[in-house]
Amino acid sequence: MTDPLDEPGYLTPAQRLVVDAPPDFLLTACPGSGKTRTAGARFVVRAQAGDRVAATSYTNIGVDQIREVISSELGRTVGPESFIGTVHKFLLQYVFYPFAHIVMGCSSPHLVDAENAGDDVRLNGDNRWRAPLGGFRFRPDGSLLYCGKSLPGWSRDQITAAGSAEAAIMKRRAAARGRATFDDAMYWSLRVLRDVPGAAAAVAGRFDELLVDEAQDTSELQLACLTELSGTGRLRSLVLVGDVDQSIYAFQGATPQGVHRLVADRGMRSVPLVENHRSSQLICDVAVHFCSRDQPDVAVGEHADFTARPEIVFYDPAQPTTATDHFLGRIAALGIDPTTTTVLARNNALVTLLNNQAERVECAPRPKALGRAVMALRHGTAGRHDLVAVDKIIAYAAWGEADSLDGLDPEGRRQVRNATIDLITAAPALGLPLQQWIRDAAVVLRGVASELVAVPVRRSGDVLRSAADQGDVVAGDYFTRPSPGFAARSVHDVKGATREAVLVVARGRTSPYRPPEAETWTAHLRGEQVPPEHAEEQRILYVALTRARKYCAIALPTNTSTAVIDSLQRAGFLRRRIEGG
Ligand SMILES: Nc1ncnc2c1ncn2[C@@H]1O[C@H](COP(=O)(O)OP(=O)(O)OP(=O)(O)O)[C@@H](O)[C@H]1O
Repeated sequence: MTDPLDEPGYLTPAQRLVVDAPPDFLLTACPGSGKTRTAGARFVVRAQAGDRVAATSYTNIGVDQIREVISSELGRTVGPESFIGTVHKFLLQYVFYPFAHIVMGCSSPHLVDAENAGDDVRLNGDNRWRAPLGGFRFRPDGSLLYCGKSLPGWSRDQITAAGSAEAAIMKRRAAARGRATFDDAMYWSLRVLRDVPGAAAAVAGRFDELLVDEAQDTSELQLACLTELSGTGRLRSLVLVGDVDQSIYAFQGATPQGVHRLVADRGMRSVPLVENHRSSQLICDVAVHFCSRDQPDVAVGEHADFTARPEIVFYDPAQPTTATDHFLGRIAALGIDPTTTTVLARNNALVTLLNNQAERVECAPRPKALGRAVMALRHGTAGRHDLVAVDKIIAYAAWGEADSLDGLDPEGRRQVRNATIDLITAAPALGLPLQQWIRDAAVVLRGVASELVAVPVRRSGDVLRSAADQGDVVAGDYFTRPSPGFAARSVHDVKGATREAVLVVARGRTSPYRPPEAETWTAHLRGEQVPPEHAEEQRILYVALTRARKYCAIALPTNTSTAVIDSLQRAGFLRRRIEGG
């Protein structure tokens, strides 16, 4: 069988140049430019040349995609001298677990959920006002910033000022007992790299190349860690891959400027990829109005000449699901299979409404993942993703972290997978009320986790947590997946993904203080100043539109202002008149 890397069509000349480029560069890549394919190919070529390569990405989805290129497209395995995983996992594995005890002052560090970080923090020492400890995040200089859920009458800056001193004491106490949240672990890793002699050089020298995909999303603390590794002079090659226009994680401390600083400090070259293999030219032509580039990307893929114009459709704000109905009609007319499309919304409340789940109760992610896997198995539709989700629940229960799976040998993994099958097959009947189902499932979980380890680290009731208001809902009804084509999702969920068609549903006005989403998205088109927090909203729209190969549309509430509609039309969207719209 020929190696895909030798086939002329697999990589374009521009992509091949990136694969073979000398060390140390920033790859700036437009949406659909094949940066994941290029990164995967570079990994393979460097590894084949004998280099030890660490390929990281900000999200698990990003990591899965690089793995997919390496193993499915290029048919390679990843040897133990190399690494593929999130930046977070990289820092945990090579910095936090081996060294953090030194800076935390504990015997062995472990991770805790942000919700279980510790007691609430009193604001200004006043017992009546409390903020969750997990909501305070370390900055690289050791100060704290409140990023948690809002409190009535308090801005986040006020909570930071009123709670940071006490939160700092509590976090240091927790550290002395070995406890750190996911986010704190990045701070303690940074402290290791800065303060533990030789640690940064040892980690930097462990690999010949460190490749960071989705670099624009790397958090402030992670970027500071990369800067420390770079500063040792032992990191032979750093390759940052990203697109600042797709930076949508500012709320987790990501700063596109931070990437540019690192690039400048290290004197890295910038290499661009500007051909879009995903979308039609018509989609590229509208998308350019929502990014910082002034020229549209050049569509070169299979659907470059697809003739469906991006459109505006309208929906009744009292019934957002009408947006989905219009979309269904359009894609049927275009001959697009609905299961290859997606409906996106910025806001989770709107996602819920679009999925017709408004009346439904809340359910924590782990019991939901288990329930869906049980449901899928009973319908014969369970996929790898369902089983992996349950593997992670079991690993979390047994060893305290879902990530422990990665440290297991093949036999250990086989045992976990057997436990997964046991848990799914022995799960309670789906006709039970949801709350009862979760409680009974927790009992089964305790049994299977104790088969793996004598004393599971987590209480099964904490792993699978039920809630008081779940009693009225039948578990089976709750876990039924909405039909795959029309499960609305948040834009963050589909980052890096490709769909045949995309509908982005804009939320109308929900408060006197917050403009309707479409107004924010189009402010710059109407010549208005865009504050930084709104710039991120525009990037979110940009990410959403650029997921589409053939057709994209924006659904606006019928009461959207003419100025907004006109600005979208000027950007190239076709206004579609629909019955009743
Ligand atoms: N040289 C190529 N020839 C044909 N198809 C390609 C080529 N490179 C990439 N593609 C295809 O284009 C699509 C987008 O590629 P990929 O997911 O790697 O892009 P990306 O740059 O990571 O996108 P984004 O930044 O928008 O997430 C994929 O379907 C991929 O298989």
